[in-house]
Amino acid sequence: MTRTVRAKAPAKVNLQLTVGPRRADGYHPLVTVFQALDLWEVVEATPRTDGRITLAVDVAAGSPIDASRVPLDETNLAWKAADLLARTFGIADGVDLRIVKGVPVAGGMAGGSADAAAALVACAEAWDTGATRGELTALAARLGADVPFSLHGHTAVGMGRGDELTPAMSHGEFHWVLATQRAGLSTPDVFAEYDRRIESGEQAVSDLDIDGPIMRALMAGDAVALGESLLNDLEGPALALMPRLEEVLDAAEAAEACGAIVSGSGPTVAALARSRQHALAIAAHLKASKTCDAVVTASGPATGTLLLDSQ
Ligand SMILES: C[C@](O)(CO)[C@H](O)COP(=O)(O)OP(=O)(O)OC[C@H]1O[C@@H](n2ccc(N)nc2=O)[C@H](O)[C@@H]1O
Ligand SMILES: Nc1ncnc2c1ncn2[C@@H]1O[C@H](COP(=O)(O)OP(=O)(O)OP(=O)(O)O)[C@@H](O)[C@H]1O
Repeated sequence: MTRTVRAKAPAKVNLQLTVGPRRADGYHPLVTVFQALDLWEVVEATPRTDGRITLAVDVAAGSPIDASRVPLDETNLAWKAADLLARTFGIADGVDLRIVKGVPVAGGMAGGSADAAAALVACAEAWDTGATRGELTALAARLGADVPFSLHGHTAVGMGRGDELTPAMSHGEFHWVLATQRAGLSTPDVFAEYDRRIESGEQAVSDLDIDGPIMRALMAGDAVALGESLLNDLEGPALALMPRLEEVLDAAEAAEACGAIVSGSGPTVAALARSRQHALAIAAHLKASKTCDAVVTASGPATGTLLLDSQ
């Protein structure tokens, strides 16, 4: 009997994103601190016997996410993940994949990477590959720089392309407000703008060090100190490509957020609150500011990719 296996994977925010100069392979060396948030992508995998992969995409009920920009072909990261897993483990079966999106598309929150991670876990189980966590992590790194963290979750330092992870200590729960834009920003475009700014001297190259104040604020569970320490070398490039984001950051400051930052390559702005209550107040202020298209609250650190029920 065919069974459907489901897995869910979290969104992320980068608390620190320090970028070094472009390497010969086009990638940039990073030091980043990831925190997983409790916004989830769910992937369902139902095996088929003809070797084909099919894909459908839905949006979580009540979510403002626009799924129309998600590709439905072999360029989708969930598709790539299923295909890579099948080739690695010599699986001749195919799979019907269904993604239920809960993370904004092209928002700098690793929604596509979460789909890849959830597809790896769901297909590994549905096809009964016996793949270990280590084997899935190695495949994740081949799919994209953010995919290993989508599997891992919690709080972690990422080095290399961002895919060499070390778990980080963190205490308590942090409350976030995420201000999203209907238009996305392309990650390669934001890195290319970073390169242009470095070449022109508009932006200096940072030292690739783990930020002490961020690590201390995480260990203390101190949202005020963490908010003051948030760092993102891609924020200047993202603001240059989407100047409206400056107004979102100003609105978050006016709402007395502990701190606010462009998430990863943007354009989502993540504002840190002192409490759940404070997050709701900031969310109301950001909505009223009309500087963004949607506002959601989330908390972290959340777990990594989890297998859900099978039917
Ligand atoms: C901005 C971040 O989200 C921060 O976590 C990541 O660095 C991006 O991770 P990602 O979207 O999984 O990235 P990939 O799919 O591997 O790469 C997309 C593109 O981003 C750029 N890229 C990505 C990671 C990295 N360390 N250096 C880069 O220059 C490259 O142009 C690459 O072609
Ligand atoms: N499963 C997927 N979900 C969303 N986008 C996908 C997916 N697979 C491929 N894409 C393509 O990748 C682009 C970036 O999507 P995604 O939502 O992962 O961006 P992101 O959150 O900014 O990523 P990151 O933070 O990892 O840089 C989309 O515009 C889309 O064309």
